[in-house]
Amino acid sequence: MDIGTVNSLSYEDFVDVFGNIVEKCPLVAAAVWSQRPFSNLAQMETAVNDFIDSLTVSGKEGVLRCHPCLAGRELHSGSLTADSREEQRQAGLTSLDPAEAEHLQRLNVQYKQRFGFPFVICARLNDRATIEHRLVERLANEPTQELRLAIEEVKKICRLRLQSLVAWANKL
Ligand SMILES: NC(=O)N[C@H]1NC(=O)NC1=O
Repeated sequence: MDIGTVNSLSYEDFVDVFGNIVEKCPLVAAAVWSQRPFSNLAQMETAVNDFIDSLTVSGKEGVLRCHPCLAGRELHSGSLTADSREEQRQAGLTSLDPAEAEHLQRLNVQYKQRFGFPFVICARLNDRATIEHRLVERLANEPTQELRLAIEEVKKICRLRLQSLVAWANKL
């Protein structure tokens, strides 16, 4: 899919295609649709990032809360989005042994209690060891710093999802 095709999508098709570039937040795609035409994909990504940056603190926390916990309840109940499932699979989180899964779950609970939103990290740029390491490290952050870091991870996830979507559509 080239940028001309992206620019020509109706609002409905645009949100159908790009509605999950930020996990369970189709509002992001809905908000940037009216900023077309984009000169290239990077400009679309900038529009998305600017929109996320423009959110209030509670808006950003809301975006984070739309993410499932890594290796959490949704993974086990099969209710993850296809994007999230594939990302967690690539990071090795779908094949944890019970002790690893329990350890990660304990850390996730601690993190959520401390910050009020789930731990978010770009799974495709990490593996199970770095995810656990970063989770322990980030637990020590101040809330303001942690919100900023977590939102940067949302942007990394978004960038890779956008790239995958466009690469996928190019093969059609
Ligand atoms: N909690 C969390 O980080 N979830 C996300 N990370 C990722 O790469 N995909 C997700 O769903």
